[in-house]
Amino acid sequence: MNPLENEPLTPENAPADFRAGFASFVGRPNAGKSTLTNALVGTKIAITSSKPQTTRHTIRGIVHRPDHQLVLVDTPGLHRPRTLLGQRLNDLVEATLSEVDVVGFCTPADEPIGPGDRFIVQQLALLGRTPIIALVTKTDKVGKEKLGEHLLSVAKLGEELLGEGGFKEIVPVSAVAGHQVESVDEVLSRYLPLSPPLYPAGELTDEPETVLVAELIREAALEGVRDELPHSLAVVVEEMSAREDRPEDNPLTDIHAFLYVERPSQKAIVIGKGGARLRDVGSRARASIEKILGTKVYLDLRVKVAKEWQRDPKQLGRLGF
Ligand SMILES: Nc1nc2c(ncn2[C@@H]2O[C@H](COP(=O)(O)OP(=O)(O)OP(=O)(O)O)[C@@H](O)[C@H]2O)c(=O)[nH]1
Repeated sequence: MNPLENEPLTPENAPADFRAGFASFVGRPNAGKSTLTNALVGTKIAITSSKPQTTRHTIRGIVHRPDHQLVLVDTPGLHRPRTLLGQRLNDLVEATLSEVDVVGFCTPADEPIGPGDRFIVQQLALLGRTPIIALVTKTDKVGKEKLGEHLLSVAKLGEELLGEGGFKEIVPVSAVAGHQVESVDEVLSRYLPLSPPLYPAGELTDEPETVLVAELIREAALEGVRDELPHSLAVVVEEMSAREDRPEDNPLTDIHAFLYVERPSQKAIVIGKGGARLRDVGSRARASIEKILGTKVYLDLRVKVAKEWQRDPKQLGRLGF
């Protein structure tokens, strides 16, 4: 119990049995990692989309509880490296995973265990002592019987590939229906070390605001685009500043951002007929950015073609990968 019920927790007043540490969700694209992160954190921080592989940056959401603090590192989907970009994503995943206290392996209840899942669990087996919890996501999409079968095959997969009894625990959860979200938090927090809180109360993410803003623009730009744009679209916020001469109680943030695509044909898709689509992307992105920043926003979006940027190290560096 926190003796100072109404005071914010600090390293000084945190109870001696307080736990704090890092957890990471891995799983194939669309497994529901971002949605679960959002459900746990309670605010839209990680980026969700119905298209695979939208999570490019390592975005942390922080779950604050009276007896623990769970810092979530949202990694991009582990997958077989195909391009340089893929290799870099995997390096990023590995670097992230070696630093966390517990890993949540997400596998959706409505899809059979596939080669992608096996590949990921094989990689996780290399992590050594890091405890791995299986999270069976999207349970609202299946009936009891199918869920039972899925839980069994997940248990088998763990025993086969992880050894020593397999997954430490298996937790079914639906982030959308709000079932068992608290159990996920409770189970993960058991594996955190005794430690005072690592971040001040109320802090949700330590990503710079420009990264969050770029992710929100990227999410808006991908929405409803059917082809393979996810791998071909990068967003860079060139400038973000408070407009001068604004009344103190009504500030405005100016944001100038570039959307990079690989081909002129993709540029046309992003912009749309007569610029209609880009305007729509702009207004949706602006609405979500205003929510996060808490100010009015002027958003200027430009689309540029950066050929084959996925394979070019110089371009990748410039785009922040
Ligand atoms: N019905 C249902 N749908 C879900 C649930 N969780 C996620 N989804 C949906 O599944 C899709 C993928 O979810 P994300 O959270 O973006 O998946 P992700 O694993 O972060 O995906 P990547 O960023 O591509 O790795 C989205 O359309 C979500 O709305 C759930 O509990 N129930």
